[in-house]
Amino acid sequence: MNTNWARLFHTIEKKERLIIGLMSGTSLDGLDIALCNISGSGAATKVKVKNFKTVPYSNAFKAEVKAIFSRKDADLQMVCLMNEKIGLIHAEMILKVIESWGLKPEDVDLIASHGQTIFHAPASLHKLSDYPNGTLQIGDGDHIAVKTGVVTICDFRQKHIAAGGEGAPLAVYGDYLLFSEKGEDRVMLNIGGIANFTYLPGDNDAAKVFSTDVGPGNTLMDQFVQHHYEGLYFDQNATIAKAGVVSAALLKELMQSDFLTAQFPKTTGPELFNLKYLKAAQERSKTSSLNNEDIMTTLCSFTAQVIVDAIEKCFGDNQKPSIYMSGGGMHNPLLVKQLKEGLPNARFYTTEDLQINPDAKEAVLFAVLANETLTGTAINFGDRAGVPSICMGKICLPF
Ligand SMILES: Nc1ncnc2c1ncn2[C@@H]1O[C@H](COP(=O)(O)OP(=O)(O)OP(=O)(O)O)[C@@H](O)[C@H]1O
Ligand SMILES: CC(=O)N[C@H]1[C@@H]2OC[C@@H](O2)[C@@H](O)[C@@H]1O[C@H](C)C(=O)O
Repeated sequence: MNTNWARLFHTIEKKERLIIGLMSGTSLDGLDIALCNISGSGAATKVKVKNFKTVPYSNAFKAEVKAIFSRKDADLQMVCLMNEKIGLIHAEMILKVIESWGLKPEDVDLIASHGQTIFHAPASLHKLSDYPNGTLQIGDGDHIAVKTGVVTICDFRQKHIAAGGEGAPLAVYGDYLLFSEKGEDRVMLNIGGIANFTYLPGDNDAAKVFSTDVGPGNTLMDQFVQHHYEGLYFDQNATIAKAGVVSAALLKELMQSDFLTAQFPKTTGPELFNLKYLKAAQERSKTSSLNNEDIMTTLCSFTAQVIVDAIEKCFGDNQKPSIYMSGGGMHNPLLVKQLKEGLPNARFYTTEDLQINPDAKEAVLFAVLANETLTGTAINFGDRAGVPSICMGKICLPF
């Protein structure tokens, strides 16, 4: 037998697997690396996060990724080369981090790599009638497997599209397994570049759960700061946004998007929510001369309003959902204040309250998905296009 397979069978039979989950999201801030001990599969999955680190991208590397990120005019040669380069750089980051944790690559059973999304094009966004939903994550898994010597599972999103989904959000596949709780209506709210949530009703009915993007998380605020404040990457602790006032006229126009009124589940990205989107809303609302602080305050309110509206759609007036936050946006005090004011019936927590570091949550998700690739059977979510019942991921072997 090919020794790769012998190793894989051994991994499958182990009681506990040491899996590295990787996520590098739309904020392009760095690579999240979560070292997870995972036992069981399906509803019996148990995860312990043993270690976590975000390895920041250098400014030069950020610029290289940005040059091909969510741009229709990206240079095809650079897309090709960055596919290899991102794989190699991620592998180097993993090797350094596991060494700093006192581990050798052979101690690790699997790497689960999300890759870098460089374009997300659900049909609702590209509107080309002869084309399916599309999404592209690069940072080739074979490069990671060969350089680290660890079996790598990658490219999770294509199966989702092949089976009728939009390729995102995949959070439901991990959230349902790890966080469903009978008797508690839960919302797992991740505020990354794009905000999304998983709805986990207290009756634990798999046929009702879903996850959906809701609109911008930090992406519009981040893009605005990066464009207008040299040297700043984001509005730390909302210092800029706290100094302004909301423009009701701009906020009203920002809320005018077909995406925001479309049914759940749905997905989006910076391909829609970008500075062009803001400029168009400013032109329509005649607020083009607004100062930067007021724009940032308004963008923060827009982000909060979109999340509040989406969560309200899932619950009646008498329900008191528990919202478990994760992602960088939960560190933005103004955004969180506005969410709490907008959803007075809800109880707010973070995934820390469920023993998962909120900054690590998405990387952990991919470790769980890789565990399912090897040991799971597809969860039955019923016959729903947006939540296909599948296991995902492609297996890359080190030799
Ligand atoms: N202290 C803070 N104050 C304000 N905003 C913060 C703070 N810390 C993090 N953020 C926001 O969180 C962002 C990073 O979020 P995160 O790492 O969850 O994004 P991501 O994983 O790239 O996103 P996605 O989930 O869309 O893939 C930063 O760019 C910033 O906007
Ligand atoms: C195409 C893509 O990379 N989408 C990401 C992005 O970041 C947040 C949101 O947009 C979500 O849809 C998704 O990631 C998470 C991990 C998901 O699939 O659940």
